[in-house]
Amino acid sequence: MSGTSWYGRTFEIRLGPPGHGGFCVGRHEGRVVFVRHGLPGELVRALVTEDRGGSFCRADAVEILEASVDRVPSTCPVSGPGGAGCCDFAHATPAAQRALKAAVVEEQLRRVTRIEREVVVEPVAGYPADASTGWRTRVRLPVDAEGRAGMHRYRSASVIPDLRCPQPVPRAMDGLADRLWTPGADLVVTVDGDGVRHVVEVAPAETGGRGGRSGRGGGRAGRAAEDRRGRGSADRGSAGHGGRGRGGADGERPGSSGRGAGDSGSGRAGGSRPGRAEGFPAGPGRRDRPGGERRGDEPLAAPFDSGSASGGSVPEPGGGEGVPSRRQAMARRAAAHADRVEYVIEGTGRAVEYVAGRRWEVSSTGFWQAHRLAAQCYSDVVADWAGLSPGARAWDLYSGAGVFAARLAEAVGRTGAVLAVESARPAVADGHAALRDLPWVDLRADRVERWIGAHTVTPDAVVLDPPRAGAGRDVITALTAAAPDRIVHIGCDPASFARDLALYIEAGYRLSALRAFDAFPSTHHVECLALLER
Ligand SMILES: C[S@@+](CC[C@H](N)C(=O)[O-])C[C@H]1O[C@@H](n2cnc3c(N)ncnc32)[C@H](O)[C@@H]1O
Repeated sequence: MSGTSWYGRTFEIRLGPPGHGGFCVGRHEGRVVFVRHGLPGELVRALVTEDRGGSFCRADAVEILEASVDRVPSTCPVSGPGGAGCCDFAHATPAAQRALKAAVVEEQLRRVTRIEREVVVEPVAGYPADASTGWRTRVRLPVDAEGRAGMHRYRSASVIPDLRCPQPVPRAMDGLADRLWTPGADLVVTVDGDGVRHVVEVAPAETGGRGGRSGRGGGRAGRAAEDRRGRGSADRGSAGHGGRGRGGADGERPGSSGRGAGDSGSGRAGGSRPGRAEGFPAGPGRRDRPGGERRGDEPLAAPFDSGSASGGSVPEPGGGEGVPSRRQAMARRAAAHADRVEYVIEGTGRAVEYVAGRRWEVSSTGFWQAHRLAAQCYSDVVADWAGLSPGARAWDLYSGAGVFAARLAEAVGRTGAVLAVESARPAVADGHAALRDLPWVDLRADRVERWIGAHTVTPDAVVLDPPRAGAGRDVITALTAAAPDRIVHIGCDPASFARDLALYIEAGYRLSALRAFDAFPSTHHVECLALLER
């Protein structure tokens, strides 16, 4: 490039195939342009929103000159050019959204593993093929300086105070826009398997730090921080989901949370917390908030994805000053994951969930699959692919509260054994309670990287569902050295999923089955499950 930034320029561009991250790839004057809000084949007028030099820049399709037959009126009034980052594909039919994701998975497999394979992205079992809204049971909403809950602008820390997101299940957002919240806090909203809504306000990072309001000792906070070290980037589905989002909420979100195992967490809010207008000074240091309080645990599985996980923020339209650097963006993400006090505003903060007839009660701010039908869908595939018989041995790595461990345990029976590992202590405690009738499950709080080195007895099957960043070389090297016959690997990021698959193949495993689910409709995120056999 000439050295002159294209930031703010507009030009016509014909869009090519989708790239990983919710955009289509085009070329203009010899440069690659990643264009959001368009579809393959469309001719659009693009506005450059980010240009850091080099061979590519980023743009929004601000005018559609020749529309694709797959285009529909966007189902999301909050995303779109200059808007929020979560509903990347809300302007495409659900079938076209799935085709875009399939193309991205195929391309990642081809490029990273050299596997040529047709991928079909399926609706999550039980979810209508022609729908793309009303599926999300967990959202994490940032609160702006005025106390309004909203969504992160794409690749920005700024908050759009508009809650008309089409992703959440009905009633999830009701009334949240009618009141003010603590500036800088996050709201974690969960609608559980009984239809009960839980609203938890997570204190701003600077006021909710260790030792925060509770006066609880640094020891507890210290434990929470230690537990949290195993956490990957949240993973999934973050509405913000970033991808499983980043919460994508991407900013996707173990820790004892300062609560003892089995602690029901919280105490009720005792009704709604008054808004600021009713005399609650907002801001740092407020410690007299009514309602239950608890320490934070695992970040939400699927926060709204602002795209910030993909590296830094971008200038606001028309601006360019004050753009957070990569380091600032990292610091912001670290703060978001720091030990923060939680206030239960509505519900109990304890979400009841059901999978395959089993009941879990988990922290409403901890990890659970974001799509209302995903846990059941994946656990059915896991149970099928693991191919276990009575007396067999299995591992469930990154187990959360043991959704897959329960299915494996039912297959191996009491003469078998299931070892499960999860770094978030509250999830482990919740798993112990839900699986107490399955004493042949050994669910441990540990980091997989540490645990796996000490377990060398060959299991028959292993399921692993790591955070967005994937399992990585160290874990997969240790896992393949243990030489299980079957490995079921689950990944919510096609790039890290493909990198992990390449490591299995390098270790002598073959990909014998692959399924991909549109577990995050309207977004670019997709969940992939692979069966690897020796
Ligand atoms: C994608 S979730 C899967 C949870 C579970 N399979 C489920 O479906 O509910 C990933 C889980 O890995 C945990 N985790 C993240 N990093 C870890 C690590 N290094 N060791 C163990 N667990 C980890 C997170 O706390 C989270 O519960």
